[in-house]
Amino acid sequence: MPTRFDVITLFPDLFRILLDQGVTGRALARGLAELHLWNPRDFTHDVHRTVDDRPYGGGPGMVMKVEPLREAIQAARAAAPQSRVAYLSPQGRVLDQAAMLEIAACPGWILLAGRYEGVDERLIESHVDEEWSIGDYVLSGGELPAMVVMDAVIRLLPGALGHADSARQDSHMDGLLDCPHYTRPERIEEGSVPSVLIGGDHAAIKRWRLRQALGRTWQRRPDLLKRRGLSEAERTLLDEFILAHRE
Ligand SMILES: CN1CCN(C(=O)c2nonc2N)CC1
Repeated sequence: MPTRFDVITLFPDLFRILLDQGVTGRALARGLAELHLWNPRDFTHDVHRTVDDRPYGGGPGMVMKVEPLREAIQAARAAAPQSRVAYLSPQGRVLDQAAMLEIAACPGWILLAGRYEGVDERLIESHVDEEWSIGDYVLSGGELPAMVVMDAVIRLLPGALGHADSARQDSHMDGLLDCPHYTRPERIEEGSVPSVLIGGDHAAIKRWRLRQALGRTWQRRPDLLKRRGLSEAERTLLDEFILAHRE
């Protein structure tokens, strides 16, 4: 059963980037996921196809009107009755990898990509199930956040990646940052590849990669390590990393 994404957006052409290439392009072409686009302007009934208006109470910018969004959401819900509605905004739950796993477990999502100053609060209160943020900064619209969510989720779908292990070894999988990566040539002016990776001892390589992941997480994101906790074996590997990197 493909994971279905219905995106409500004034700029559907922006989503070509997901369709044309890469992991998302292949997954969509193979039917692992589906993407349907709904433009609120197609749900207007006035000659100017009005989707926004001035904010009550004054202030800068424009606010997206309820009616076109309501009708677009209703059309998407009719086409995707199992999907929940999520609005991308800085006021939402900040998403991490664990959240992406939760999102990937659902059959489908109707993603509302807002523009301008945002959408009329009555639309959110009446028609939106969840509100998500991709981080504490302000963007020009919800399209890039919607694409970020779709990219992160699609690569988690079974069969989406060339090598099933890739997803599990991605950064932030298993709650750790990724280990360093190297490729040919072995020796260049910038340095040489760590010898353990050349040796072919797969158990040693696995230990080295986990030790590096633990050490880099300890160095760069101690908050992640605190949240995750460590097994006895992982504690030993981290101690080895700290000993080898002490000043
Ligand atoms: C109305 N529009 C304002 C800008 N915006 C965001 O900054 C955003 N969305 O999701 N995470 C974010 N950060 C999307 C919605």
